[in-house]
Amino acid sequence: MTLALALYQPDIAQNAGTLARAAACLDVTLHIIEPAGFPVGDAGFRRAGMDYLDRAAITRHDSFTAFENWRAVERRRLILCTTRGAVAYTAFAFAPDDVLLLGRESAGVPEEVHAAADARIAIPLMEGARSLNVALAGAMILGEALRQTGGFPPYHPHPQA
Ligand SMILES: C[S@@+](CC[C@H](N)C(=O)[O-])C[C@H]1O[C@@H](n2cnc3c(N)ncnc32)[C@H](O)[C@@H]1O
Repeated sequence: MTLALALYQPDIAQNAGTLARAAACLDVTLHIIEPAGFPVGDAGFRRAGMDYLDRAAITRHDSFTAFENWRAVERRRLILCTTRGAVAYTAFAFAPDDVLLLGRESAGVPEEVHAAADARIAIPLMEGARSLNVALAGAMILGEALRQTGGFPPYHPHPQA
């Protein structure tokens, strides 16, 4: 089982497509919690995800309840990435099967989702800065989680590098 990224009701197709591409490249699964602000097959999603979408393991959940039902069966921790996190992501000990949940671009996640999380982690920002782009935040936190858990794919140097 690998790490997973989950997007709570994403608003912007290009951000979700960017994260789908990262998921495919880094061998993690991607979970989209509906309703999303764009349809399945959105052109912006496909442009950002490119042909990597064909290799991405993407699951759409009809609702947060459906997502939580899936997670209960899988018995995996829910790690909420939020500007209101209680701990810096670099100080958090990730497990190899954690689910890293990212909030909506417009509104983060509601209180019930905060309450359901096993941990809430933040990327520390300068005072006065509100938040990072969701795809960038996801990339930073996923990178640290993969580093800690030894989850990066094996490195194959390019023959001409
Ligand atoms: C544009 S932000 C959402 C801003 C929203 N107004 C809020 O209050 O949460 C979209 C998502 O990116 C992630 N994110 C952005 N900056 C972050 C940070 N500094 N630490 C952790 N997650 C962050 C979170 O998952 C957040 O829900």
